Amino acid sequence: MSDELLRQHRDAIDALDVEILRLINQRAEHARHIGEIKGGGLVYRPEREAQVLSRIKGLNQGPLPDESIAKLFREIMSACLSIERPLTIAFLGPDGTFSQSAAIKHFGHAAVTLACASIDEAFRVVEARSADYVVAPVENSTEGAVGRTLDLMLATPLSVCGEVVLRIHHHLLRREPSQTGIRRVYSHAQSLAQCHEWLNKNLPADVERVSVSSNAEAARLASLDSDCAAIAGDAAAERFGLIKLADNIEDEPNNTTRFLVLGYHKTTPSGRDKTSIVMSAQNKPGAVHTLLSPLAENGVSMTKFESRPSRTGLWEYVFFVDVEGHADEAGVMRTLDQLRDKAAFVKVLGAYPVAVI
Ligand SMILES: O=C(O)C(=O)C[C@]1(C(=O)O)C=C[C@@H](O)C=C1
Repeated sequence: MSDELLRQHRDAIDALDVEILRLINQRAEHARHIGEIKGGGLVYRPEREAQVLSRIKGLNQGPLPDESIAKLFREIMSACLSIERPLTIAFLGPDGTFSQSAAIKHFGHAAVTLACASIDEAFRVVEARSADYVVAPVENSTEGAVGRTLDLMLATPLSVCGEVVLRIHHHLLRREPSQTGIRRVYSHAQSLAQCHEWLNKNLPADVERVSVSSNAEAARLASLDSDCAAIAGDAAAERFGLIKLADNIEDEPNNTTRFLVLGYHKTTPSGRDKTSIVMSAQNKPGAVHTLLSPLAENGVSMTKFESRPSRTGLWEYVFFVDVEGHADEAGVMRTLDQLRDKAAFVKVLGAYPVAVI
């Protein structure tokens, strides 16, 4: 390419950047006015954000892929929201965990993330109104349900107002640029399990596998000792300045974790929603069938069914069910009314937009 052609394209980009800058600030002005109308209360509107992102993806004609465009608009909305009022999002810390990556994926980089020592503490700070929302892992495609989050959802006054689906990539990380001489590998127990086959094939059998409270903690420990390595993600590698010796070492190629967003907030329908419910059956034959029959009768599709010991009686269970549709829509509303008649206990955990990015 000639210098002249290069210069022409760069001039065109400079001119477009001026226009983009003007338009983004014009958009932010509207958000500021919307913030004034809302009066500083509930500024975050998940249903509106889902609609904005879906619409933009639908309008996109490339060459940038829909995912890249959605990420850019995610950040624009995040910045616009922060001039209405910056949000604080609690997550299972320390900095660099997948929970923090999920919080940033959902709320963008303008949100303030607050690292908590446990999932319990992350719920507690939001319940005490010291943070606006909590982002908590609820299920992993390889390892199944995150029991602690399910247990906390049973009792919390918070409602689910969003979901985040995060592709989980694990890497072997170390201070030194080589795999030789590793004595110990740190990671969260779930991540060690998700990389079990890779570890068997690629590291000597006498390398000790040590489970710690989070992947970011594993990366921190590996950053202190050159004989040790960690299994963790990109954010932790960056946070603790570690070298990636092997990337994407998870055994399951589609390893994905689903997170829920909870706050003192009920959302209105976005047009493409889910409702999460927890219920318990009366302890008699056919009880689960009785619980599920209202779904079939009303043509409501179930996207998840998870049972968990109720902790109140031996061999009694609660059932976590996700259905398509919003709790304020007729079909789901009728289903919930029928369930309230049939189940020993029903709690609507929240209705929220299906993840868009
Ligand atoms: O529409 C609103 O209620 C806004 O505050 C604007 C906006 C946006 O930037 O589009 C920002 C934050 C909300 O969560 C949703 C949308």
